[in-house]
Amino acid sequence: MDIFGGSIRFDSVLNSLIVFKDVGFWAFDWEDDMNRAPNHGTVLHSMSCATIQINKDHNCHNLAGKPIPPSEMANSDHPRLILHSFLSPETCKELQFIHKSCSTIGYRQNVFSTTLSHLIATNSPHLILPFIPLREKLKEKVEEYFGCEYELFIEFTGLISWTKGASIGWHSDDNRPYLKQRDYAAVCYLNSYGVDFSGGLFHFQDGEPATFVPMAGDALLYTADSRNIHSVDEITGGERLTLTLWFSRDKSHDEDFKLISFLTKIPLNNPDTRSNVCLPLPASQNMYWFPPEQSATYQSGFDIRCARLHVLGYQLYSTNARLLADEHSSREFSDIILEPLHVVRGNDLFDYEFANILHLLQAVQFYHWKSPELKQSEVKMKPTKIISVSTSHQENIQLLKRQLLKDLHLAETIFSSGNDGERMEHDWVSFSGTVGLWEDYTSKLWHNLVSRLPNWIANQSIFLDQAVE
Ligand SMILES: O=C(O)CCC(=O)C(=O)O
Ligand SMILES: [Fe+2]
Repeated sequence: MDIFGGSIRFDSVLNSLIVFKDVGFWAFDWEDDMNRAPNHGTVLHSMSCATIQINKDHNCHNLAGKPIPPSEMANSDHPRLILHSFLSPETCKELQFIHKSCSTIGYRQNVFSTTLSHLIATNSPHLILPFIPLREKLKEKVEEYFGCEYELFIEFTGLISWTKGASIGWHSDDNRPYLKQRDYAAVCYLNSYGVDFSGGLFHFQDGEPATFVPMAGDALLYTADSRNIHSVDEITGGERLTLTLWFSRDKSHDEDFKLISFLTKIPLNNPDTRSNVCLPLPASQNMYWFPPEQSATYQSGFDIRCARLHVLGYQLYSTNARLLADEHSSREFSDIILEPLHVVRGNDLFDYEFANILHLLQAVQFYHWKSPELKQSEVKMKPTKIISVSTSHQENIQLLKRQLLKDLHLAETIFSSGNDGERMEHDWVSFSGTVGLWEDYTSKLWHNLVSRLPNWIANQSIFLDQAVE
């Protein structure tokens, strides 16, 4: 059936009417329509506020193609907006790489987070760069849609992941005295329901859509007040990852101000002399020990960095581990991983010394990100030596594993993906080349940061300046 020059079909699975058009998707007032058509890119959904069309440029228009006056949006009972495919698949993967190599224990049980201040504090300030254009674009969208141009400050930017058992009941995002400054929320989904995790559906208590199904690239914008009471179902498997921002009208809650003050403290001649790149420095051990309430003893639970390596099929080898006897506490083992380490897979020990656990984890996660599309011609060859794991190596590897993954089953439950592809294909030649590509990626971002920083400091604001490259 043809409508407005597009085609229309009723999707019984999604229980929604979908109109396919080249330019984007039409939206109508329609009952019960949490819906999507990820393969078509054109989805119909209803907004309680108005009948609108959202073009691929994500601007809001009515059916006559005229922009919708912001006042109309602001007057809705439940002001909210869904932007499908707001982030590209590549951006989702890059943010996933950052989170899986830098995250710490989060603010609630079974939740992990990567904040921009944490990236700066762990000697990875260059990793805030991929966030900058996204923060700008999201702030623009929120201001445009809710009609508050030039009024907002970004209060918080972070990557947040939820794993098995995590959930949140009905709430508004400003529902605590210390959260009253929050005016708007933007949640961008970096992976997909039914593919990367199960459970974790988002619900609004009132208005449409009643349920939102997280899909990689989609963004959900809503007011942080009681007009948008929402909840998230318990995650039943996998890791659900979002880029979450809150916006405030209150300048005293401007995140940029705090971040710039941290950034001014980092030495700009930073790159490590050995590899000539900025190497990450781990924060304190309790930020990486799961579950958090037992962090004082380290007698149960696991180190989240080692767990992330384990689920991808990697182990650690330390030349220092053999100095410690079995009965020593894991606390000392957590010190060992701040020192040089080797990566092991199966019976192969890769003869390259990583500076510490975060350096090693970043290299592995970078390989995980890049290897599917890696062309041999892009790989910068480094001499690779693989050592066959001996019995004494094996004791060393098992000792570290026992001490840092006390509860191996729990570690696997928390980090094993719903997606079986997690245990990826591996070859050492590509891996070795990717270590070189990781260095290139890191130093490019680092130089980019160094060239932008003076402008940020002068303006007390973090922004993209086209003139600086
Ligand atoms: O991740 C989501 O979909 C929303 C999470 C949420 O409601 C919150 O963090 O306040
Ligand atoms: Fe929320």
